[in-house]
Amino acid sequence: MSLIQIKSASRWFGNVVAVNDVSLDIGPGITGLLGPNGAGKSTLIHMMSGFLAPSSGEVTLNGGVIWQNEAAYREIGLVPEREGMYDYLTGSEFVLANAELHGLAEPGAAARAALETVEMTAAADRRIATYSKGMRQRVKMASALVHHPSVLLLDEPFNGMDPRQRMHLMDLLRKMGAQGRTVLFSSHILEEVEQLASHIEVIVAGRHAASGDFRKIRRLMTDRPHQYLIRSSDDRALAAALIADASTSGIEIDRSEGALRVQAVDFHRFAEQLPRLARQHSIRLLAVSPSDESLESVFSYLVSA
Ligand SMILES: Nc1ncnc2c1ncn2[C@@H]1O[C@H](COP(=O)(O)OP(=O)(O)OP(=O)(O)O)[C@@H](O)[C@H]1O
Repeated sequence: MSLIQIKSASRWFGNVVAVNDVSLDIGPGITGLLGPNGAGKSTLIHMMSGFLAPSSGEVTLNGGVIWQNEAAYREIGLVPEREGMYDYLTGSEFVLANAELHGLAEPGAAARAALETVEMTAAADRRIATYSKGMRQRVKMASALVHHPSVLLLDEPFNGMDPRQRMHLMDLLRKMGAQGRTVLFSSHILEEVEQLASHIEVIVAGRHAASGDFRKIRRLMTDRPHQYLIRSSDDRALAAALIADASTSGIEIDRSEGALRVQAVDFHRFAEQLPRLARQHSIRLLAVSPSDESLESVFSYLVSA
């Protein structure tokens, strides 16, 4: 059973702060690291895998600092996001190289077993240049697993995968989680994380924004204020009716859009009240659209919460 602890870790590149004073514990089972693009997920994963040193704070595995610690590297497998693979090698040569790098006693047998685990035996002797995106991902996975690490870190592993490949990888990760390994994967898609992770850590703009199970994170996201753009047959009358209702916390008349911008605090009540109030005042609703549904706006709400 392995525990990764991130203790007040920061990492900056010149004057860009990629990770800002993050403290987190990652234990056995599957953890999803959720955050928008550029949030600092890769930087955090690179610090956990011993690929990057923190600029301040520390990252430990079972109490020992990971950076420049060979014993820790033997326990950790990293599936990086980038495709910096050697296209001229075959899949099996690529995995074998990693087995040799780890100084395994029987690197050939270990490479074959890892390729078998990811169902790449049949294509193992083809050059990586001929592989599909999903096959490349599986070979990276075999390479990360070849030394039987107790910790597996995957950076955006589902990017570019088709649904079948995605299911296959999810099954594989579930098996590893069930074996008691510490598995962490990053994603910017909530639905992906929700299908797989029992525990979610959210990171936004380099900071740790939320932590908990899927239901808690979902609740944080849906309970936040929602903004809507509403067009109706009588915007002024609708604004007057809505502002008197507890579901609404703010209204602006947007003249350039010819619409109302409404801030709803109670999503369910608002969804019931809006059509009721419109009917009551004989107002026709012409368009109702959420104006801040991007994942980025949800994330930034979480950070400011
Ligand atoms: N080597 C580097 N040099 C300079 N800036 C960097 C470097 N690595 C990361 N950054 C910056 O740090 C911030 C966090 O990047 P990071 O790649 O960790 O985010 P991410 O959440 O993994 O995003 P993505 O999913 O887009 O890769 C970004 O602003 C990025 O531009």
